[in-house]
Amino acid sequence: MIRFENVSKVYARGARPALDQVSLEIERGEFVFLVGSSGSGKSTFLNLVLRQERPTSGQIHALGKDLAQISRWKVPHLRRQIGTVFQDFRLLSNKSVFENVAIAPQVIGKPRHHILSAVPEVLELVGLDGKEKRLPHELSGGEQQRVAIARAMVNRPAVLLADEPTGNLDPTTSIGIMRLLDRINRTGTTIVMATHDDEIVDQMRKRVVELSDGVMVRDQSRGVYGASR
Ligand SMILES: Nc1ncnc2c1ncn2[C@@H]1O[C@H](COP(=O)(O)OP(=O)(O)OP(=O)(O)O)[C@@H](O)[C@H]1O
Repeated sequence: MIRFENVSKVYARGARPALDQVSLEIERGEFVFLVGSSGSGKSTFLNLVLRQERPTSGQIHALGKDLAQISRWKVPHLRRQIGTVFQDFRLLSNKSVFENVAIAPQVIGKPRHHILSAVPEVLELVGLDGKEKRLPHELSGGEQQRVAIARAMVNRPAVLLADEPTGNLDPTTSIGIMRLLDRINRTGTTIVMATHDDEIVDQMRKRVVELSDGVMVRDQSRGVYGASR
């Protein structure tokens, strides 16, 4: 599903690599935590998968494609198959829950009848049925993140990339979000989640990939946040 072969990323000439010779393979249906201290390269990894950044050296395959071979005009097609969720939700503040989610199928030209069935279906999946008309500020943080997850999932992507999705949420709300992500993963969606949240990583016991100064220092199945525990 995602394969990195000796991938390095150097942003500025002379700077130390943000990613340094990283090789790993993520299979379809896996749930992978990317951990490591601030600046260790987690976001860089996710941005490379989205082709928001390009590697300085090495090869990246995602969804069966060599990302170096994808022409610029085909990048939106790649990104359509990858849902994204961020720490800061990134909702449109003047649009309702329904509209925030409907944007994703609208921009790829899905017909109205499809949107009218797909949006309520995904809102039910994330536990927000009945809240379609609310504006983001009328929702709790956890509910706002559920809207963002619904928007990421409404086009049924094969992969969901989540960058610190619980970073702005309290522990109890975070557990609810993780239950939802786990449920989404069990329906077959591959999930890669960058996080600093040690409690969540320790509870979920999924594959853990640890970066340190851009180097992959650990790849552990059913892992914990800190290797020494
Ligand atoms: N667009 C950029 N231009 C220059 N340097 C960058 C850029 N993006 C990231 N970096 C640098 O690359 C390194 C890795 O950053 P990255 O954002 O991938 O780390 P991270 O593990 O996601 O950190 P955090 O947990 O704080 O989000 C850092 O040294 C950072 O300063």
